[in-house]
Amino acid sequence: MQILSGETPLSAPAASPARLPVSVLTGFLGSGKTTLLQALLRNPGMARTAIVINEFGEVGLDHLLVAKASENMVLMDSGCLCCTIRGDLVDTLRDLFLKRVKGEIPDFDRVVVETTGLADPAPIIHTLMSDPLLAARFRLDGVIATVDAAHGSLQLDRQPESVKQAAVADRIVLTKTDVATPAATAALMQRLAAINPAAPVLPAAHGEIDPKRLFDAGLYNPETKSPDVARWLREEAYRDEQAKAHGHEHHDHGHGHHEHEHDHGHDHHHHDHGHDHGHDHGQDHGDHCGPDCGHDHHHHDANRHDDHIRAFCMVIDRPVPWNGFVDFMEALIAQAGENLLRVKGLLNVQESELPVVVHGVQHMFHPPVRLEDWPSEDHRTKLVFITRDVGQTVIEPLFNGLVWGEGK
Ligand SMILES: Nc1nc2c(ncn2[C@@H]2O[C@H](COP(=O)(O)OP(=O)(O)OP(=O)(O)O)[C@@H](O)[C@H]2O)c(=O)[nH]1
Repeated sequence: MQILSGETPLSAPAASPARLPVSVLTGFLGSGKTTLLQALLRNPGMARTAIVINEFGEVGLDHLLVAKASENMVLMDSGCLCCTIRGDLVDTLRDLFLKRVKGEIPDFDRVVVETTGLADPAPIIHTLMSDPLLAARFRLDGVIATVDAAHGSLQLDRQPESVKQAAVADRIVLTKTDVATPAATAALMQRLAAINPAAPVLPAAHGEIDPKRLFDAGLYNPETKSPDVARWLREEAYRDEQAKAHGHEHHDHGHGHHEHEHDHGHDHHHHDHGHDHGHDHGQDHGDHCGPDCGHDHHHHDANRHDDHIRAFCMVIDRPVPWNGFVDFMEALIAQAGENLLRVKGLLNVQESELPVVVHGVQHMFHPPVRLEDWPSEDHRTKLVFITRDVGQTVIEPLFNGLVWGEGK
């Protein structure tokens, strides 16, 4: 099937931080992408950054440009390169790389690709993950999503793209915090944390933010030049959000029970503990309910697109057979590929003493990477999921069936 099957963890190449990092900047129409870019480019640390912008975005950056380096490439006063996506992102990036090698354009060591506000960022992410020539020269560093603090809530309610942009992001920049009320900003931050627990939500009025907080969002820590799994996976953030959501549901249903909530936050994600609580929890409503189901979903507005988002973490105690895991991922992709917004995992596989990292967006997975060492004493497998309408009650039995042969 997809990239996963061709590779075994034992033959997987070691990840290399040497390729040029590419960040995808996404965010709803008018949410402040251009403003953020402009502010970032004023930062001397950003001088060696190539910017790939869509044709609609060109106007917004015009006043920064001092010269046109070629028909569709422009040199900016910060020393940055700018070119428009005309047609193919792959061609644009290859072209940039070749011109850089030939010395036809200033050297750069980072690329930011700005998407159009209405765009689904997933195809761009897939292009960066899967094109073999691009993959040799570039690596996806991360996805940055801008969300308008003043209008973001309404956009999340109404626009499925804006929910998806936030769900696939590694960093969320909350823009226009200068004009939003503190209460609205706080409520939106909470909502974003539920959609995407691991992504830091970073307030930035007028795009003012330290670039360091946005870039180097991948597995590799540029300072230590080694993988930083804890920072990348942040599975504890999913557990905290799950515990909160469960807390809300218990409260809503009138049986808030501290001991029980405590259990939820910890043990119940382990494989061996099963998942046989007799009542329904908020995160699983989507498996049974439509948007108009009439249930008291924990956000009270049944039409909100983000009520379809499920973010959760699975922790598995025993080493996992690699083939079983691939079977599970294949089945999950076949069943729910489009709705798997983000999957990340640190795996303890039976075939290897060393951990394997997996990372996917919808049906597309990066080649699995075998790390040189465990990041901590904790050698359990951890998988985090952000999905649309595919709850843990769907994924866990599928995992148990295909990995452990349960229920056969
Ligand atoms: N007050 C305030 N206005 C902002 C902020 N960020 C952006 N804006 C304004 O919001 C409008 C849209 O900002 P842009 O940066 O053009 O947004 P964009 O996401 O690039 O827009 P598109 O490319 O059209 O999708 C502009 O008028 C900006 O000046 C902010 O933090 N505070």
